[in-house]
Amino acid sequence: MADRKKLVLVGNGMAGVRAIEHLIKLAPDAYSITIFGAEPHPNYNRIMLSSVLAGGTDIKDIVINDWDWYSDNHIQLHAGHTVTKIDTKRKKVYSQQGIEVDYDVLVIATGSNPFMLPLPGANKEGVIGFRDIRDTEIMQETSQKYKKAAVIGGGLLGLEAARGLLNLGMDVSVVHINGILMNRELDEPAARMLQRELEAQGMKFLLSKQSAAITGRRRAKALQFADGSEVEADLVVMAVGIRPNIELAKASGIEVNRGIVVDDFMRTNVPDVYAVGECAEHRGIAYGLVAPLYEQGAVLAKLLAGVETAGYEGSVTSTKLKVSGVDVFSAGQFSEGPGTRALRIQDDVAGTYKKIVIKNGKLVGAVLFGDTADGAELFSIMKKGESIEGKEKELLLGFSPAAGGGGSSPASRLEAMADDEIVCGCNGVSKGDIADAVLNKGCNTLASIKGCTKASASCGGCKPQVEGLLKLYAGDAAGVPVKEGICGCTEHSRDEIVAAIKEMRLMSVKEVMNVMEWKNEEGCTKCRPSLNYYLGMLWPAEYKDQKESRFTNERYHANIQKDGTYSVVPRVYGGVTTPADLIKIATVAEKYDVPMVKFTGGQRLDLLGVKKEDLPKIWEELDMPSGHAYGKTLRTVKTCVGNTFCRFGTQDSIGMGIRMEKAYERMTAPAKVKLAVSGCPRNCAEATIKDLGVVAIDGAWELHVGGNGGIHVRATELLCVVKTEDEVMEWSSAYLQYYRENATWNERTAQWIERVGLDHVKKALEKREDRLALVERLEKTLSYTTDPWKEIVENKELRKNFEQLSGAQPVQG
Ligand SMILES: Cc1cc2nc3c(=O)[nH]c(=O)nc-3n(C[C@H](O)[C@H](O)[C@H](O)COP(=O)(O)OP(=O)(O)OC[C@H]3O[C@@H](n4cnc5c(N)ncnc54)[C@H](O)[C@@H]3O)c2cc1C
Ligand SMILES: NC(=O)c1ccc[n+]([C@@H]2O[C@H](COP(=O)([O-])OP(=O)(O)OC[C@H]3O[C@@H](n4cnc5c(N)ncnc54)[C@H](O)[C@@H]3O)[C@@H](O)[C@H]2O)c1
Ligand code: SF4
Ligand code: FES
Repeated sequence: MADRKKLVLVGNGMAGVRAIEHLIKLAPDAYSITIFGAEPHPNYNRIMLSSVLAGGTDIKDIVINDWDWYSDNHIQLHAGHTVTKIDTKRKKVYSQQGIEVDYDVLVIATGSNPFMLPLPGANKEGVIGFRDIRDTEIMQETSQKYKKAAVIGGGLLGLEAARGLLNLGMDVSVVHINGILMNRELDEPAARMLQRELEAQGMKFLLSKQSAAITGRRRAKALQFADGSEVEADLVVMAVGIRPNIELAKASGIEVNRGIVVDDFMRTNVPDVYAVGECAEHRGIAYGLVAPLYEQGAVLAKLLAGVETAGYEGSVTSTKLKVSGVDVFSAGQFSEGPGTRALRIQDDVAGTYKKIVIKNGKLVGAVLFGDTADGAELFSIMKKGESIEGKEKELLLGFSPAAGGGGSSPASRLEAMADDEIVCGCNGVSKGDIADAVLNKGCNTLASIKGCTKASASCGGCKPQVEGLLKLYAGDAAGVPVKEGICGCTEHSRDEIVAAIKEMRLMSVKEVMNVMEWKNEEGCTKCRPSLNYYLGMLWPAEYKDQKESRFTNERYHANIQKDGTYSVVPRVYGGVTTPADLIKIATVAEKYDVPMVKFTGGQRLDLLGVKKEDLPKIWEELDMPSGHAYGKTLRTVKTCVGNTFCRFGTQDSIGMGIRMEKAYERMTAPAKVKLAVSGCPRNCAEATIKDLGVVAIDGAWELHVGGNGGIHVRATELLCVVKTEDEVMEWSSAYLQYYRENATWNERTAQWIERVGLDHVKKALEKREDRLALVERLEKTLSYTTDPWKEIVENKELRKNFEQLSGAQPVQG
């Protein structure tokens, strides 16, 4: 190590560490490396903070290089250390915590800071930017206590923040200074379509508004505007752009302008000092997206490794908004200017819009709304700068034959692409990397390529191209079928796994992984619980449930709350309770100081804030069955009053609902299952947004399936109309068992029916003998189930184990 040069990196973020990754590959023995990072985390994917906030991803899943990576590569990491001074003469850096390190080569990659509008009141509690893990946590925490949020800035970051806050249950107003959203990426028609779509999702907009002050005592209470109006806001998120973080460089005498000024090889004006990432300004531009920063990092790594390289010449950029349910893409020069021509196509019925901008016979910009499948292809054509003369209309109509277009075939385009061309800008993955994953590392599914290279793991914009390359290398030509594995640990699909478990009578998670040659021996949080479910579904009598493969809530038989306490929800069949049960609940709540007792949307009582150690005692004293308010099981059967009391009622909805709840109360399923029974078509139990909804009509019952009332609301579809309660049970059991046997783990009935189609389900259930066989299998399964609370309460060993389990590392869910 002694003859290695000393390299110090300031900034443990996306651009700097990416350059180091390259450097280590090119010249593993050339440098002894020290990294300073002001954040107390290993290097993580900042892009994915939007997904973390929206609830789709866990913080631990966005780590790019974990702690081990640093030690494995002999990198000295000072996480949580801010560098405060650089002495470029003595070649030393100094950290706030008093560490002093010599360098031969210094790389500055300090990123940007969010621009905080200097409004009166901007220093109040509840006013933040959206840049790092801490900001994300603050938003998550705030949403538990407060309900009103204002996001200033209707750009990419503001809209992604607003979507996340909506998912967290906040009432969100986006305040934008411009008259149209994403004015830096979209033209007016696309921006208006975007606004309509987001309004339908529940976002509110205050456009052309100039923020003037934040009011409130200690904490923000409202945001006031220059026109005198205001909006209530307990949380104000500023997303009005970023400023390169140049203070350290400036104070050290390094030349700065908007960013740290660098040449085509990322050299600053001071010898042996380089800058990459958002803090760097190259040919007058400081970029704010990862793709160009990764390109800069690649050039710097080659230079430092002594590998010949062309200089960095600047980048054309593209963006894709990461808000689920909305597809927006923008690239290059999206608005018309001198010497440009634009072609547009707008379909208000389908809700799609596409515009391409042409200059000197070349594609220079594009905006897509509603269908962004062509984005990656258009961007590739744009970057190559090839002539599109004579092909403009085809490009506008799209690449898919279904769209009526032709363009030049994407397959031949992919084939012609150079190996080092970047396909996934977010993760810096080239065509060559994907070829290597498919041809040499055995990846032949999108999931395994994602697992191996990270391509398509962030914004997803490159997915069509990654799929195209997968087909090119592993598809028809190679004779290997292209299929989707259930996760990055395996190439096997759900159906293959279920078939193998059946045929080979596999009986444990480990056995399945072993026989089916899992790439990752331990599996992951996706495959372990799904295998556990498939095994339990196929072998209800023989399979012993693997508690450690279940999510936290299912292991503790209670829902974990944000403060680490639990919630206890006893079963209340059909929402009908008794004075005796209410007394038991009240007594237990008082005895154990339960901070809150709340009615749930599923017509039962939730004891919130219960300490983990009190759980078995509370279950014992309640002496009521578990309501399974956690886990992938039957949750509730909501009922209306029905004909027992209601003058409109045509049937006994309460009786029907209780019968169903008693029958299915311990049924596990691929995902949670909610039922409802209404006594007449007025449908007070909201049966038509349930997984299975039963609605009484004159002399008969309608069975509705595949509904959902959550984030993606979906109305049910009518499965059948039957006359008797017994027939309701027969069809319901058959339908639920068919779903249990055929859906993918974690797939709600709504998604499942959308995927397979109602006709498929109807056909599977149309013959009585098939229905009865399904009913028999469900009944057999249910006959092996027991009440989990009772089991723990009555079994000393389990009770003890349960206590021990408390200390174990849970699978996050
Ligand atoms: C929520 C969100 C979503 C985004 N989504 C996208 C997207 O979809 N697509 C896209 O292309 N881009 C996206 N971006 C932008 C992208 O994350 C950035 O362009 C990228 O992270 C910049 O990388 P960087 O290394 O230059 O800076 P950073 O990743 O910010 O890293 C800089 C690091 O340096 C540290 N640091 C600063 N000063 C010091 C010091 N003096 N001493 C020690 N350490 C220091 C900082 O703490 C930071 O950890 C998003 C950004 C955010 C916040
Ligand atoms: N999906 C993605 O690619 C993605 C997602 C998030 C962030 N990012 C990047 O992160 C960086 C920060 O994002 P950003 O959205 O904050 O920056 P931005 O500069 O892209 O957008 C800021 C927006 O705020 C508006 N604005 C400016 N001053 C305002 C004011 N006083 N009141 C209301 N609105 C005002 C601007 O008109 C602009 O539309 C950017 O570089 C962005 O590209 C990218
Ligand atoms: S759904 Fe019909 S029967 Fe049930 S409460 Fe409403 S009106 Fe009465
Ligand atoms: S380009 Fe964003 S994930 Fe690939």
